[in-house]
Amino acid sequence: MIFTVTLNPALDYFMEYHELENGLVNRTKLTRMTPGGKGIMESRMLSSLDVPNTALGFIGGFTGKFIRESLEQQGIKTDFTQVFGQTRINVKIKTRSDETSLDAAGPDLTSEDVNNFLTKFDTLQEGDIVAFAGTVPKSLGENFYDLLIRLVKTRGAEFAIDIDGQKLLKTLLMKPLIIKPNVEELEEIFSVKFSKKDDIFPYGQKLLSMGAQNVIVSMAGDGALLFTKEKVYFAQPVKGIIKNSVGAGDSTVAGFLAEWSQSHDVLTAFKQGVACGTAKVFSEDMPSARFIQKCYEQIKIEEVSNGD
Ligand SMILES: Nc1ncnc2c1ncn2[C@@H]1O[C@H](COP(=O)(O)OP(=O)(O)O)[C@@H](O)[C@H]1O
Ligand SMILES: O=P(O)(O)OC[C@H]1O[C@](O)(COP(=O)(O)O)[C@@H](O)[C@@H]1O
Repeated sequence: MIFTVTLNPALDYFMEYHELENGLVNRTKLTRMTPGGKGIMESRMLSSLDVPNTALGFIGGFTGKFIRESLEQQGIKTDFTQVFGQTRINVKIKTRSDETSLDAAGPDLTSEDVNNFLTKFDTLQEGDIVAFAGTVPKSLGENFYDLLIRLVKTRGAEFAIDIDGQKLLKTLLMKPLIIKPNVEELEEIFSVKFSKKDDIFPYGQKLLSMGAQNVIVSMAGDGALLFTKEKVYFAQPVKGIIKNSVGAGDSTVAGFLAEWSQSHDVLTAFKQGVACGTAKVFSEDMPSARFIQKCYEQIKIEEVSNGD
C-alpha cells in the first residue's frame, strides 16, 4: 500500500485574470477550489491511475472538511488527523503570462495532534511505501520528517520524499526510494547555477552517493533526468498548451511510485512519472488515466552519459 503524508495540506483557490494590476481592484473571470498540498496531490494522481493509496496528514476547519469530502467523493481513501486549527488556503493566480502562488502558513498543532498522527504509522509493514511531500508546519519543528522516516524504516517500509533545501540532504542517509528536486531546488541546495543539462550530472550523482536510491531532476518544460546507480536517462519534454502547472512535480512522483509499486521497473516508473507530470500541466485539474496514457505514448527516453 502507498501512503501519502501531507503535514500542511491546503485548499488551493485558483483565480484567473487576463492581467493583474497592483493597487487596483481586479475582478476575476474564473475561480476554482481543489484539495491541495503535495502529498494530497500525489494521492489524487495515484487514484487517477487506480493505484490504491491512503492520504495521511493534519486537517481542520471548514477547509479541512472540504478537502476530506472532495477526496472521498473522488474515491480517495483518507485517514487524516483532525486538528482544532484551520487548514490553510493557498491562492493560485493565473494570468495570460504568469502563474503566481500566495501560500499561507497553516495551523499550529498540539502534542496531542502529533501523538494521534503518529499512531497511523503503527501498522506499516514491509512492501509499503510512504511518500512525504511539502512543508512542515512550524509547530512540528525542523526535524519532524526525520522522526517519521525512522518510524517507516523501523517497520521495513520504503519512503519517497519531495522537500526542498538542506532538509532534503539530511534524509538521504536513510536511503529514500526516490527524490525529485526540480532544477531550481537543486541549484539552491548546492549553491550553483546550471546553464545546460550536462551541468546537472555531477549533482544528480552526488545525491545518489549521499544515499538516494533513485533521483529524478525535473526541469519543467525542458523534461527530466533520472539518475540510477547504473545509468542516467533523459526524458524529452512533450510540447503542448500549459493549462495549470500546480502539482506537476507531485504528479511526477506519484506516477513514478504508481508504476514502481507494481513492476519495480525504474525506467518504466520514470516514464510514467514524466507522463503524469506532462498530463498534469496540460490539464486544468487532475488528468484522466486515458490522457495520461496518451502522454505516456509520446514520452521519449534516451540513455545519456553516466555523468562520471
Ligand atoms: N512547460 C512544461 N511543458 C511540458 N512538461 C512540463 C512543463 N512543466 C512541467 N512539465 C512536466 O512536469 C514535470 C515536473 O515539473 P517541474 O516544474 O519541473 O516540477 P515542480 O512542480 O516540482 O517544480 C516536468 O519534468 C515535466 O515532465
Ligand atoms: O507544502 P508546500 O510546499 O507549502 O506546498 C503546498 C502547495 O503545493 C501544491 O501541492 C503544489 O505543488 P507543486 O509545487 O508541485 O506545484 C499545492 O497544491 C499546494 O498549495
